[in-house]
Amino acid sequence: MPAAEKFQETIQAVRWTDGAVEMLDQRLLPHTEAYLHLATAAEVAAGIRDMAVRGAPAIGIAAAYGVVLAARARYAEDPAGWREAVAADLEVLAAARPTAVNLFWALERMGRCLAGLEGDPVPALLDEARRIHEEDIAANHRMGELGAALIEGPCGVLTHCNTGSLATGGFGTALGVIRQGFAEGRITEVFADETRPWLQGARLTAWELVHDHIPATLIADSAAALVMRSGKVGWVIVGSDRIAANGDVANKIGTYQLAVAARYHGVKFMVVAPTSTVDMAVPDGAAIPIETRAGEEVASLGGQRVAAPGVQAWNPVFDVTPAELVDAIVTERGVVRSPDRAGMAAMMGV
Ligand SMILES: CSC[C@H]1O[C@H](OP(=O)(O)O)[C@H](O)[C@@H]1O
Repeated sequence: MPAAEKFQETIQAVRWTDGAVEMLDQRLLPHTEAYLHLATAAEVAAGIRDMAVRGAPAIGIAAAYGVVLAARARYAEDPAGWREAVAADLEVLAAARPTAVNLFWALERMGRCLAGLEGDPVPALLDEARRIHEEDIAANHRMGELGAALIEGPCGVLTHCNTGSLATGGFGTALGVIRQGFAEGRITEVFADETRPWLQGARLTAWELVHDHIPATLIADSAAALVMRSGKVGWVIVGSDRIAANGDVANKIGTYQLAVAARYHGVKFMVVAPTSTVDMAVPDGAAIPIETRAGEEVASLGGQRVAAPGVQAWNPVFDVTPAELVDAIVTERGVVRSPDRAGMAAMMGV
């Protein structure tokens, strides 16, 4: 397929355009492609909170551009005292969502950049935000190579949620491995979980796979174990929002049960995430903050309430998969097989 037709060459989750942040509103996909044009850090924070943009690396990249917007506004207001005001804007961005550590990683990196700046901070901060964006894309291609090499294949794979260009700077983490594995003939077909309640799989992953002409079958989340039992998949390949120091993995709700079923059925389990998703300050998965969103997201479908009136709904949107159920963690720095604390520390160089 000519490069220009590839998904990541035509669609970006978030980008800096003409002095503003353009954020593809993923709540409307795949049937409507509309970009939000955001001029303030508060608007970027709202876009993250309300999941116009989602996906751990994409959230971090959006926040980085949000810091540029904040610094530009605050420096214009007060060229002498802008730093204090920007610190408050960074707090607003940090409060947008709690689980994806990429958000906090990006804010800390942008904070280190602005600390040493004199005069107008915007050019240097914009360069740093663009580096974060470009480094993420490069990391995804490297992880694609490393992860695909683990798949002897040819085989089918199963994936959960969306980990493609829409969740990152471009190409994707787990979906990047799938793109690379398909290109190398190691992967023959993809089973994509719909990923209730927000339907990242049905709406976003399916859209990316169909666009790139990768054979994809959409399944209900509850059909995943049956697919594994059928022998049609050799690997489950997922992303992550935060990986603890011992290799425990926080990811979209439903990932944990996929790992249990995979182990039971002898299907290998791969987690693909850049090192900006690894949080060595968190000792294990129990310490990872898990976001719980409004129960109405579970009780509704397509914006219409389908659940019985009066019933309560519980909506944790992430869960933690213990490291012992993970066969490999793939980052841009390398692969940790059967991850544990020692393996994670060695890969992270700490
Ligand atoms: C490439 S990380 C994508 C990661 O983010 C998703 O969560 P959400 O859509 O709520 O931001 C999911 O956990 C994916 O694995």
